[in-house]
Amino acid sequence: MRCAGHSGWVAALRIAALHRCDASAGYTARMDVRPVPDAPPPCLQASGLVKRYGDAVVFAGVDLAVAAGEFVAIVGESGVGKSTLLNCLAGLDAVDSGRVCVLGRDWAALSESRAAAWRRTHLGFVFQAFHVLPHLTVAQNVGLPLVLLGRPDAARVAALLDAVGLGGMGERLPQTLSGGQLQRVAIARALAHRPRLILADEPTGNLDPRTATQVLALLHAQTRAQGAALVLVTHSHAAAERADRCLELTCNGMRPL
Ligand SMILES: Nc1ncnc2c1ncn2[C@@H]1O[C@H](COP(=O)(O)OP(=O)(O)OP(=O)(O)O)[C@@H](O)[C@H]1O
Repeated sequence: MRCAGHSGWVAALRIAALHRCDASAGYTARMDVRPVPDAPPPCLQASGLVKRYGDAVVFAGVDLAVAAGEFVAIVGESGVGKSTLLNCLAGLDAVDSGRVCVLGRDWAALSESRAAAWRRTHLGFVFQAFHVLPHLTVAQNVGLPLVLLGRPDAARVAALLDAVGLGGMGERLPQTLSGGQLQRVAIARALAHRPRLILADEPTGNLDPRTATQVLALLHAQTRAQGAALVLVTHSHAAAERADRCLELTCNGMRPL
């Protein structure tokens, strides 16, 4: 072992202090001490999920981990529980067993108000039935997540409306829009606050093929750019093909396709 000398020992003690470790074991060993960065938690981690309605088991044995920047499509027969699963992943519906963590937080461990705050900040949800608020204008609907977070941003809203092909329609009320236009409002709203996890339930179901392709590309590009994870429930082969992974939900769990 080589001799460190006085100045070497001083440096070793400084490095040891920096990393809060014991310098007495020797200079050479201390130079190898590096902080080990903690791996960030996946955006979404679900394990052992079981959901029942009364005695009827909707799904069981569902495991799913989705990393930042990843796009996962979930397909499955009608009625198998895809929408129910998305609601459970969002903490909007409780599972009967298993755990769902978003950015390392377990929904079951959060109080109702903390869960709501976590959802508001980190989650974007595109509902199958849109849930666009009828008394707010299109721009107000899209900007709602930003207002709720105390950071309204008219420029962001205008950019998103342009991106989903609704530029110039911001002042209209939802009842004057078509089903496909309402769906695009719902998509723009889910992206507004740059959430880390986006859950989308049939987001292209009401769109013509060309608009569906554009909207899907936008959803995909925005989630990538934001380092967000995207979980999309779909019956569309075209939508599923764009995904990094495609999984099929069955009553026994999830299987890769
Ligand atoms: N609140 C509820 N109470 C009782 N049963 C329910 C409830 N919500 C959903 N279900 C049932 O749970 C099952 C799964 O419904 P879900 O809507 O999640 O299916 P899905 O796969 O999304 O269907 P689709 O592809 O047709 O939209 C269905 O059998 C449905 O009838």
